[in-house]
Amino acid sequence: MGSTLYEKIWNAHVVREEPGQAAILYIDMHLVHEVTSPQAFEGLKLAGRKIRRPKKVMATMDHNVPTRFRSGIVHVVAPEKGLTMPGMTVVCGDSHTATHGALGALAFGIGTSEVEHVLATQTLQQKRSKTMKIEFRNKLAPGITSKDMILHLIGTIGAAGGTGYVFEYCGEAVSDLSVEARMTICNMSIEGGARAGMIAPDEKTIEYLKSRPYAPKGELMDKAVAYWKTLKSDADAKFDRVLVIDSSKIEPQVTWGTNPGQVTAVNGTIPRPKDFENANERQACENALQYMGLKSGTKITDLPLDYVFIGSCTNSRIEDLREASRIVKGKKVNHALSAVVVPGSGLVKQQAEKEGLDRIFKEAGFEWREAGCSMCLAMNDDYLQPGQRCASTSNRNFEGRQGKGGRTHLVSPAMAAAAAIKGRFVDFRELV
Ligand SMILES: CC(C)[C@H](C(=O)O)[C@@H](O)C(=O)O
Ligand code: SF4
Repeated sequence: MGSTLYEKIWNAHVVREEPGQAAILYIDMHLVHEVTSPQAFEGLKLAGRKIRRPKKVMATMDHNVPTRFRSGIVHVVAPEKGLTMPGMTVVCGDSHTATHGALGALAFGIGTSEVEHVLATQTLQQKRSKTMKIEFRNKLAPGITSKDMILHLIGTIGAAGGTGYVFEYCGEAVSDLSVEARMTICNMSIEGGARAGMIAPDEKTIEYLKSRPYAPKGELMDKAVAYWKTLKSDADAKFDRVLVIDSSKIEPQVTWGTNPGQVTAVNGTIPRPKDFENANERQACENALQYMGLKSGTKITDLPLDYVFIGSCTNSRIEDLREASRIVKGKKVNHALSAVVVPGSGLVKQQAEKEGLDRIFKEAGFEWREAGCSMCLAMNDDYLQPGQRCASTSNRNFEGRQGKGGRTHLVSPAMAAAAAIKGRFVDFRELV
C-alpha cells in the first residue's frame, strides 16, 4: 500500500518510534516569536543547556510590536526567505504554523515547554495524527479566493471538524491556486480543528522557492527538486477520511458568529438558532447573535461596519494587497468607518510601495502601516472599541479577539476592500 504525503514526511523524520507511544521526530526548522518563546530561553538558561542547532532557529518580533515600527509576521517572513521548504518538519510556538504546509512541509504549532525541548534537542515528541484528504473538485467561480475556500470548508465540517487530523488539500481548485493563496488555506487548517494542513509541492512551489535567499542553489537545488517531486500521496494511499467539495459552488464568505464555522455566503442572512439541529450549535448560535449584536434574518449586506482590517498571516501577502487595491483604486473609504492595511512583512511593504499600492490605499483613506500582527489580536496598540464591528482578513473571530467587546467578521481581502468602500458588506464582484 502507498503512503500519504504526511506519512512520507513523518517517516523521513522519525528518530525513534515505539508502538503505542509518541514518536521522537527530528525538526528541520524552528520558528520563534516574542510571545511564546522567551520563557523557553529562560528555561534553558536555568537548566544550563545550550541551543542544539542555532542555525535551525529563526526569530521574529511580530505580536506585541506596534505597527508603527518595522517588524514582520513569522509566517509571512519564513516562506518568503525560503526558510520553509517541501518535506521539512517545521514547528513554532504558534498555532498558525500550519501556514507553511502550503509548501509541502509538515508544519504545526507547539507549546512553550516544547519550544524549550526543541531548542535543546532539535527533536520533538509527537503522536501520529489521522489523515483527512480534502479534495476541492472543479474550478472556482471567477474572483473567488482561497479564503472563501477555507471558510466554506470550516462552515461545512465545523470549527472542531478536523480534531485529531492533518488535512491534505488537493483537487483542481487547489492546483490552480498560487503558492501564496495556498498559504491562506493551510493557515486556517487549525481553525477547522486540524493539527496541520498541507499541499503537495508542484511546479508552482518549485518556481516560488527558486529565487528565495535561503533556498538551495545549483546542484543542491536540483537534488532538492528531485526529492520534492516524490512528496505526494501515492494513488493507493489510505486516508482516514476523504471529503470532496464542489469548488464551483463556493460564494464569497462572511462569518457572522464567534467561531469561523459560523459562516455564510455574502448573499445570505443571519441564521436563526432553530436552523441548527444540534443543541450545542443552537446554543452557540444564540450566544453568538447576542455577542455580535445581530438579529436573525438580517441580510449580511445590511450590516454596517466601523472598521476594516486588511492584514494578518492569513491575508497580508503581496497578492492579497494587489487584490484589495484593485477594488479600492480610485474610490474612497466610506466616511462611517476606519480602515487600515498592514503588510505581513517588510518585504511585502517594500514591494507594495514599489508597485504604488500604498498610494492607492492612502488616497482612498486607508492607513498604511509597518508590518506586524496588528489588529489580528488585541495584544498591541491596534484594537477595536467595545461594540465596534470589523470586517477582517484575519483568521479568528472569537469573543474579544480584536479587542474587548469587538465584533469580528472574517472575509477575504477583496471582500474587506469592498466593505471599506461601501461601509457595509457587499459582494465585491459588484465593484469591479
Ligand atoms: C500568541 C500566539 C501564541 C497565538 C497562536 O498560537 O496562534 C497567536 O499567534 C494567535 O494567532 O492567537
Ligand atoms: S497575524 Fe494573527 S494569527 Fe497570525 S501569528 Fe499574528 S496573531 Fe497569530
